[in-house]
Amino acid sequence: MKKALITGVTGQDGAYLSKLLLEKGYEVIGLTRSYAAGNLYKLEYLGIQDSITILECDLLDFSNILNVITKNMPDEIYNLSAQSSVGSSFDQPIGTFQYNTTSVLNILESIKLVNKNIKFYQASSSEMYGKVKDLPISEDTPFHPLSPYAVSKASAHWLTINYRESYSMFTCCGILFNHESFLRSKNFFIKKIIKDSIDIYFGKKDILKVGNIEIKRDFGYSPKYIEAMYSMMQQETPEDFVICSGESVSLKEIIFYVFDKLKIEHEKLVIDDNLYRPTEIYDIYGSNKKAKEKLKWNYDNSFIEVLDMLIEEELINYEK
Ligand SMILES: C[C@H]1O[C@H](OP(=O)(O)OP(=O)(O)OC[C@H]2O[C@@H](n3cnc4c(=O)[nH]c(N)nc43)[C@H](O)[C@@H]2O)[C@@H](O)[C@@H](O)C1=O
Repeated sequence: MKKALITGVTGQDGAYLSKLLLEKGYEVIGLTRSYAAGNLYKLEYLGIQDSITILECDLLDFSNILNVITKNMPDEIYNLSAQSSVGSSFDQPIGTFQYNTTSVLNILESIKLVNKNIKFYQASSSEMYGKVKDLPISEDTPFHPLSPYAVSKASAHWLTINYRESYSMFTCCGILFNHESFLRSKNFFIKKIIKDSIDIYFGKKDILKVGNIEIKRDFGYSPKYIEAMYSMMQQETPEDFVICSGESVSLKEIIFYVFDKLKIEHEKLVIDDNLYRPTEIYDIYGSNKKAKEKLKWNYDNSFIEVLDMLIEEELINYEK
């Protein structure tokens, strides 16, 4: 039985990846910074909280992660833990940078010391590309990060590659574009607009307040993106892959699509300058050609189809 260790197991991707690996017959060990009640609701939602072992681990504490790896000796480590909010990173640049880089270095260094055969997956981000000149983005596009979050992810990305090149370790980076699901936290755009719109629909809220929506993004569906993470770790040789839908959709159009579906007047949308970020990526989309060819990864969902699914799941689970 293969053993996988997943950091950030209580997040959206951690929960879906745990489910996928359990279905593939893995023993799954999930790491969380704090084993507080309420933290596990995403795993509970998928009905897998009792099928995985959850351990507390502070990834900033080298001795902590070194011990966890030594004791559990996993075959694969998926590093999904991060301060993942781009918006918050402008208010917490130091904490974001320290966490998102030191945690990765601590895991890589532990693998190097304990057992170099342990495979490592790093959750890289399309945010690393930032101010792009040419679209679509591919694995060869240069980085120009536009937020402390993006800079931290670019550093972690290069650390991961450096351990591969310096020590012949199996390390790979999945460069994921925005990916959504019912389990996305409410501080992210898609979950927020669906949840708030349904609140408006049921008379619990009056308006939807958002920041800059003169923006286009390449959005996809998290449970499908997770499959690509797994496939990357099963390759003969480790490589990095862009995972995306291949097209960008306007944020404004997404909001009005949700509003129209729920019969909400467009006047209920309010733009709040306080929610603007100091810098923005105005349009970004990638090419998933390499992932489709080498990983045999299939992704053909339009984001409107994904939105329909998410609205339905939110309505089914809505507590009135
Ligand atoms: C790939 C990348 O994907 C995610 O980062 P993100 O793109 O920042 O995600 P988001 O859902 O917060 O923003 C999407 C867009 O929507 C704009 N926007 C407008 N108005 C609001 C608003 O009211 N709230 C939010 N959250 N965003 C808003 C916002 O300015 C941005 O342009 C993370 O998973 C990250 O970890 C990651 O790696």
